[in-house]
Amino acid sequence: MAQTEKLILASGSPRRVELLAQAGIEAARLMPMDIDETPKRSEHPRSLARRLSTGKAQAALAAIKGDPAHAGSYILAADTVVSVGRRILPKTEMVDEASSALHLLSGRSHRVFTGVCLITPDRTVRQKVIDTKVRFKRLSTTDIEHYLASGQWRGKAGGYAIQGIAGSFVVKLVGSYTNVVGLPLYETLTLLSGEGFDVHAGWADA
Ligand SMILES: Cc1cn([C@H]2C[C@H](O)[C@@H](COP(=O)(O)OP(=O)(O)OP(=O)(O)O)O2)c(=O)[nH]c1=O
Repeated sequence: MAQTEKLILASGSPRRVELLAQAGIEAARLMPMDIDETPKRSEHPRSLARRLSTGKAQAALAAIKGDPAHAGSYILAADTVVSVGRRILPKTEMVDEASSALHLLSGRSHRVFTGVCLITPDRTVRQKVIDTKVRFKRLSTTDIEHYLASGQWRGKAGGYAIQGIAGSFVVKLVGSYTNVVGLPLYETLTLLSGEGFDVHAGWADA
């Protein structure tokens, strides 16, 4: 894929790589950043998404500091947070966490916030948080049991992945679908092109 500017994606999420590729953008380098993602006491989900996406981008910037190979690179990072009201749901690693999250999401609306942070070659930091409102059907015990057995909740904010089986739980979605999967494409490409990144350079080869 021909890409004029170099883009570092400060992420280990295969979803984010795939979403960028879907939009015709290939990251020159993937840099998963292991930062502390613990919410602060009574932190708003929007603030958490902002803080963590910026933290991942800043950590990647610190890691490439002084490396001439990355002097002209853009750095992109994101963080997705699911909340019911002000309650932040964890990125589920254990089955009981996923079970509680699904019981909470059943038959009601929740919000998905994705923070996107872009650091430009001149090291300007640009940040946005996008939110999507999602309403789930009422989940039966059988739905939840079988969904837990699928394992599709593992490592996902809020204990589900809309791009899989859980897409069938969605009664209504208001806002960006790709935001829920982990990277809001319209807003990310707008941010990149606004900072001089040629978003069209790889489209012929996408
Ligand atoms: C709600 C939802 C989340 N997710 C994923 C997106 C993110 O990968 C994950 C939320 O965790 P994040 O901490 O945002 O990202 P991550 O740790 O997976 O990756 P990174 O290296 O970029 O920090 O949940 C889905 O894939 N589908 C969904 O429907």
